[in-house]
Amino acid sequence: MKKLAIIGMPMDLGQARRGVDMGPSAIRYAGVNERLKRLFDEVHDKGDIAVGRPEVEVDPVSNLRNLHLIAEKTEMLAKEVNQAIEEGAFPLVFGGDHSIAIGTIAGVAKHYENLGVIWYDAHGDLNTAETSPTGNIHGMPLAVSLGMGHPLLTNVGGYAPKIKPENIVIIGARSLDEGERELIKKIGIKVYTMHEIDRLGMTKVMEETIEYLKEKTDGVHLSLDLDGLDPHDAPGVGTPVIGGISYRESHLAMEMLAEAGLITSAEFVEVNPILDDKNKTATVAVALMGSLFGEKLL
Ligand SMILES: NC(=[NH2+])NCCC[C@H](N)C(=O)O
Ligand SMILES: [Mn+2]
Ligand SMILES: [Mn+2]
Repeated sequence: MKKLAIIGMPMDLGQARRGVDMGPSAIRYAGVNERLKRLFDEVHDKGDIAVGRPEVEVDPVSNLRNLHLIAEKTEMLAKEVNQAIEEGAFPLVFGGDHSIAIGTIAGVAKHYENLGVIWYDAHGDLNTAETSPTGNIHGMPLAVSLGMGHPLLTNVGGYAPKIKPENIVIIGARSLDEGERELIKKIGIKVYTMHEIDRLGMTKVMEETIEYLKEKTDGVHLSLDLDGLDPHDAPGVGTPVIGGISYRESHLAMEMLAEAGLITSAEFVEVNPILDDKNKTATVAVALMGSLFGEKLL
């Protein structure tokens, strides 16, 4: 019995460009339910977490934009994700900016001894208030999940840390801040930058990633930031970086993950329909979900 639970997280508080809260609507408009219904016995669309339209705040003390709101709303998401897993469903979350991963991972990680994470992204999202050039929490969720950052964020779900550095693979990196680079070296996170993707090809990158995670994890979460793709293929994102992963390479990556049967939860984030070109980015996201869940042409 293959069950899927879809959860929308319409939150744009992790950065300053409004509109990414409409990501879940854009992804549903692109036909995600119809498409995934063919690949599961049951699809439950649980609707959206009630984020509302809160007034944004910049905490003058902590250098963190919307700290309290994000802690509160990601806690709600964590509960919903946890419940989906308890019901025996695969949790699939639609963002929202990448700060939502704080909640998704909080809901997932307590079900695993060694949760693996594939962070498919142009960025490392490994900042803390001390290293962040922007104060935007969407640049911090991977650090937060490692137990680094403000306690209001690291303690979402009531425990920390959620994951270990050796169980993470970042794919598609091409924009890292100084503090992120230092942290990657210090704690030893495996990173495939665009250099390695160009040099080895996506096939080898995914073979190595799967081999690396298969050994030591008992579940793997895919956190896919649409800005991991090249802005030509995914223009509707708030922090685009040229020179990214292509649509084709991304399909291949998702197909190889489907074949490996490795992924146990997923989120697709940073789709901003306001910045998009006729819902192209949401449409790409849905196509990639098709491949991730085993869609084949023949
Ligand atoms: N999820 C993202 N799109 N993150 C972009 C982060 C950009 C930059 N590193 C920052 O900390 O602000
Ligand atoms: Mn990114
Ligand atoms: Mn990101």
